Amino acid sequence: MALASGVRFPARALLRPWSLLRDTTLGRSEPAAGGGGGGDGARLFGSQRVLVEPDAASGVAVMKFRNPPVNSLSLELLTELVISLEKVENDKTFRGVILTSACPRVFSAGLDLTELCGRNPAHYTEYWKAVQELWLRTYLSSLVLVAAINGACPAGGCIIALACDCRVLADNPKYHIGLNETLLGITTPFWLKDTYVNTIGHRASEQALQLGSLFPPSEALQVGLVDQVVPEDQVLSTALSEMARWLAVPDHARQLTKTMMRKATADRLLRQRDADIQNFVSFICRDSIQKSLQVYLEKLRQRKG
Ligand SMILES: CC/C=C\C/C=C\CCC/C=C/CC(=O)SCCNC(=O)CCNC(=O)[C@H](O)C(C)(C)COP(=O)(O)OP(=O)(O)OC[C@H]1O[C@@H](n2cnc3c(N)ncnc32)[C@H](O)[C@@H]1OP(=O)(O)O
Repeated sequence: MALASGVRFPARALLRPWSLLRDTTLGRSEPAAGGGGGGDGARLFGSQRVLVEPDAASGVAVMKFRNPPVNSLSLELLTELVISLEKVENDKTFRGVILTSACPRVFSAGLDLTELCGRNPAHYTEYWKAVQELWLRTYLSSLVLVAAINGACPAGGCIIALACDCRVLADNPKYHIGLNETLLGITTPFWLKDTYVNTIGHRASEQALQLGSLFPPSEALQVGLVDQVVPEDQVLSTALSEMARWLAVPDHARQLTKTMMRKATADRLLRQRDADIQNFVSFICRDSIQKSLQVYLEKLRQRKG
């Protein structure tokens, strides 16, 4: 599928992009901001793994990840998120999107480790393109994006939140947020490191990235990783209030300012997308990296039992 940033999508999506967007139960979803969820609009924007509750009156759509159990970012979820965002972005009714989770206790567990283990280079190439695409589309979105973080938010989950304009985190000590890649034996690509530095500063990033720190809410607020920490049942309403504050600013001035602030960071990736993919593929294919990831995944699975 041809997207602005030039990414190619999985063969099935290229052949029948909307095949990824079937099976929606959106018509039965709970009302969105302003009560507009559930109508034909919801059907139009949503998909199997991405619930969209559009409210035309406020110009805000609530987009919920629904990839149980932990919203890991599979190729399918990444693809559906990009398509849903593109559709909302192309509909001039909408000026803002709230990103949140439909899965209890987890915003997103980050990249799907089963996509990173035991696959072939062609798969890793396709997968990393999709990761880049989601980041570019969210980071450069002309819409206001607010993350309503209603659960754990490690690694790739944090990356999505960081691409938003504003982050509201539920005050639950189990809901950690941060980039913990080093603990998996992998590194953070430069463009995500840049985003971290832009958000919490160089020294804090240097420490947090090397240590793989996952911050509980109070510390995440202190370091500037999130903008508000609120009781769990107030995350969505606070995100809506934040959205109203951002939407009070004229779009053109806000958008130009956002571009001015973010362009250099995005351009660094855009200039070397292919090289970044090659780096990633050769890195992830190393035996030592595969081993680290498999050990980590196995620990996760055992922890449960
Ligand atoms: C040269 C350099 C070039 C490029 C750079 C190179 C590499 C870059 C790599 C890029 C960056 C990667 C970032 C990532 O996102 S990696 C993913 C990191 N994620 C994590 O560490 C989170 C792991 N998960 C958890 O901590 C917990 O699951 C969580 C707190 C989210 C929820 O806990 P809960 O107790 O509710 O659930 P669990 O019982 O732990 O999990 C349920 C099942 O889900 C499976 N699971 C969990 N996370 C993942 C995941 N990320 N991917 C796949 N599967 C996952 C877990 O194993 C359980 O499965 P079952 O046991 O039920 O089979």
